[in-house]
Amino acid sequence: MTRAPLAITMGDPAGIGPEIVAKLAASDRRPQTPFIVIGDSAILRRAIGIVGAELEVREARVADGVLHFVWEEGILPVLQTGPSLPLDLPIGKVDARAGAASYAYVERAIDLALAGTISGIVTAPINKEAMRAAGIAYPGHTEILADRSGTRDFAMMLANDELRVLLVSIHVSLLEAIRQVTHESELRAMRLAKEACRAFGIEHPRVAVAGLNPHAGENGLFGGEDRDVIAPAIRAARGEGIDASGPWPGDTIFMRARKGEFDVVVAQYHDQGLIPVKYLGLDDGVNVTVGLPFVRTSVDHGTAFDIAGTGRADPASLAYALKQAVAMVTHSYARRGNAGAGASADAGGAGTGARAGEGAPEFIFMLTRNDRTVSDARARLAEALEAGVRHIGFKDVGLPFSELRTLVEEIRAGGAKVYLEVVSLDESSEIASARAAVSLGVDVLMGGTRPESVLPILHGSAIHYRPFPGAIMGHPSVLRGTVDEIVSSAKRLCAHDGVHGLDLLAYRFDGDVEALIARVCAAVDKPVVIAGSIDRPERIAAVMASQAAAFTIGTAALDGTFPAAGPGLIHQLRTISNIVAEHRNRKSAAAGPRNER
Ligand SMILES: NC(=O)c1ccc[n+]([C@@H]2O[C@H](COP(=O)([O-])OP(=O)(O)OC[C@H]3O[C@@H](n4cnc5c(N)ncnc54)[C@H](O)[C@@H]3O)[C@@H](O)[C@H]2O)c1
Ligand SMILES: N[C@H](C(=O)O)[C@H](O)COP(=O)(O)O
Repeated sequence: MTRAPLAITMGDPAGIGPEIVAKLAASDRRPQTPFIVIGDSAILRRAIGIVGAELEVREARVADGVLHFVWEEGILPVLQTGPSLPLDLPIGKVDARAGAASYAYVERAIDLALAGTISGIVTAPINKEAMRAAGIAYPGHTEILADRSGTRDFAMMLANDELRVLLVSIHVSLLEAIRQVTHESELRAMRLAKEACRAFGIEHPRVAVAGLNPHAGENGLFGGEDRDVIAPAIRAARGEGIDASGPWPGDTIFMRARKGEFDVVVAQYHDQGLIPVKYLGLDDGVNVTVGLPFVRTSVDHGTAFDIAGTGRADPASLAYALKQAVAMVTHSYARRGNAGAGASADAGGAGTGARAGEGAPEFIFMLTRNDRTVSDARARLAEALEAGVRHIGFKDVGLPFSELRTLVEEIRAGGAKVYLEVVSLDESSEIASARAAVSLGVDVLMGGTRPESVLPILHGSAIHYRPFPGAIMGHPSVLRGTVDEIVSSAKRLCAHDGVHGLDLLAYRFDGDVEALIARVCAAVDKPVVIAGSIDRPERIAAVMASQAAAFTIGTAALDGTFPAAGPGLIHQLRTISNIVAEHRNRKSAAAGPRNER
């Protein structure tokens, strides 16, 4: 299926919108995914001149519900909307003509999105005073989009690499925001927070709700809303299966979320939620409207009249908003159109909850070679997602932490579960890895051998923990000990409540591997992942025939070791998935009909 292009609305013609669009289109941050601009060609040419870009504006047009435009480097496709604006339109000033035009661009984008002519909308900033001067009463994009698409339940969410924050109320006075703290609005916000996280690929998000009053009211001491309204709504949300918690004091909730304790924060009003996000900088921030029938993302900054016309505006937030829109559109297509590949994993990842022996093993692709995360992990990740893999892991060695954070975001944006495997051998490195797992907010922490040191760090997080049984040596790691010793170690580990399963380095064991797998799986009633050196179809077949819950492959797929229909990682991963599917079908045929859950 060919996907419709995205559209960027140009924003207020007197603001920095046209300049950041021009800068982005001319830069190496221009995405591969096609987009058009809904705006004014003359103003965009003026902006191109201001920023000194090498770009030609080329007209786009809609005929019979289809967009016709040229997508080539050096060309900016623009859907002229409304009459051309005069080139002497003042820059950096409130102007009713600019306000009216910016509204018209958004209106047109909504119509095209509802018709399916574009796949989503990315908005450059509008100026609310200019819109008001034009007689338009909406306080912002969010309200226009919701109203004109007939959406009743919607919310504003701001997100960057470290935080996701969804607001209970948006563009209203503080007094009105307090009035809007009701059971219904709280519950709606939590539902939408869960929905938003799912659009980012987090199927079972941990939703934290901020209190309204200082210290979340301190049990009624500083106001009753937290105890009497917000807390009962959280209980109701939990009753609906939302993993909600709070109300947490607003002054520390964001710090905790940033460390990975929560996936999303529900903030009670605009500035409570937006200050922490914007304080981290405007570069990697995106504003998402949740609940709409189409994807909408936006820059997280305004029209910046103080620098408009100087060419100094930074297009980073626009690039990020566009990237997020691409990820969300891709994910929603995967969910709707490719049930197999996009089907969500259980909470906690492959094999979660399955006792050893139930179901058929899942495949986890590791972005690692010889126990190190590969330097081109992000490029390989894109291929893995394209191949339909939805369980993806890496090690905490090989890439700097900041890049691992980006990797985690991209794995999630692709709708996959995130696995971190610890291969460092000493205790302090293992502790550091556990902290990294919490900070990164991975779904599953695999490896390591010291639950007594790791469990206190994971306490309170939703991370599933699967340490290595047996003695682990060297790098790349090998598994040492006798089968009996490894089985005893497996039992000891699984006696801990916080250990959810095991990571068995079976093919790094110098003995009878199949006997080892069988004995360990039989000895514990928690899921066992078979990891390390699965490098040929026979080994996959052996794992598929076992009682294991999942298995990992990294090096062999990256090195093209499996016999595949063509070169490259995508063919490797498809081959592995096909082998898995074939064995799974055989297994379920042999088991006969069973109840679907
Ligand atoms: N998405 C939107 O449409 C959106 C978002 C926020 C604010 N607004 C509107 O924008 C107008 C101005 O708002 P404001 O002054 O509060 O905030 P603003 O974000 O426009 O400006 C705040 C500060 O950040 C700087 N800044 C903003 N974006 C920048 C960029 N890309 N590169 C470099 N510096 C940048 C500005 O120069 C200014 O110093 C208001 O009408 C507001 O309602 C619109
Ligand atoms: N509250 C938003 C912010 O500060 O970033 C801004 O006003 C944009 O809102 P809309 O996306 O609704 O225009």
